[in-house]
Amino acid sequence: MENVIKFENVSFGYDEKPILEDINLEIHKGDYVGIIGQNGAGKSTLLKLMINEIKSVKGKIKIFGTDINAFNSWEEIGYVNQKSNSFSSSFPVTVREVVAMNLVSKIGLFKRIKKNHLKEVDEVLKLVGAYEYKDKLIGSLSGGQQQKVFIARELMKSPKILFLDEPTVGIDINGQREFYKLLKELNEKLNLTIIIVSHDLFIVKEEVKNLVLIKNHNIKFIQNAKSDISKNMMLDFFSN
Ligand SMILES: Nc1ncnc2c1ncn2[C@@H]1O[C@H](COP(=O)(O)OP(=O)(O)OP(=O)(O)O)[C@@H](O)[C@H]1O
Repeated sequence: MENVIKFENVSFGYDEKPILEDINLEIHKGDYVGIIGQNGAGKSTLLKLMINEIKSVKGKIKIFGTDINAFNSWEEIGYVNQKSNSFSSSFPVTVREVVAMNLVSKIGLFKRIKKNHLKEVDEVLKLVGAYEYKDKLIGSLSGGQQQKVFIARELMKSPKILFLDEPTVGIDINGQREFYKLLKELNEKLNLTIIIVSHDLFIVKEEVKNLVLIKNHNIKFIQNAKSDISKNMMLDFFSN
């Protein structure tokens, strides 16, 4: 199985404060991983290490077998965070235009957008179930609809991994359900590797395939989220 991300004895702290200590972790192609932990446990920190936004103080991180500091195909990595859906309702950009922004990474900054490129935008909008509002202003959509559009924008890159950091914050329960349904389809149909940070263990464990639990600067990898997480593990997880 192709190794997508590998952590070897990785430690990280902000200033003197340790956050993650001696982490070992392997994520493979087609995995759908939920990163779970209480507030301040280090979920976003773990994700930021994976996208090289911060650098480990000890250990080694590899992405597709390459040292993360030498990796140079970041245009093939998708990333959606909770702040993606904060456009004001008058922001003068349509859904189609938001998704077309990532055509630039495909065709270059100074090349003309052709008809077949726009067809690709529409295909991706159909895939995420956002085609019906393609001509609406992005800020006029609900949070859940906007997040689908941001996923569509990332899919224009044909990403090899999709990272999401708390993407459903502020989205109502129906919007969340639809959003997770989309992620599941992308994982199953495209075999897309998905890594999602959430503080909501109860929702996420029903949706993902694998879990990374963070507690006391350490992680526990659970291969099969639905069957391998016991009641005791949950109680332990929520105790201090
Ligand atoms: N840039 C920073 N400088 C210093 N400390 C930081 C920085 N970013 C995060 N921290 C601290 O590191 C710890 C882990 O933060 P992180 O954001 O990774 O946690 P989290 O599990 O994602 O939390 P939450 O669920 O609250 O978003 C927290 O105590 C946080 O205050």
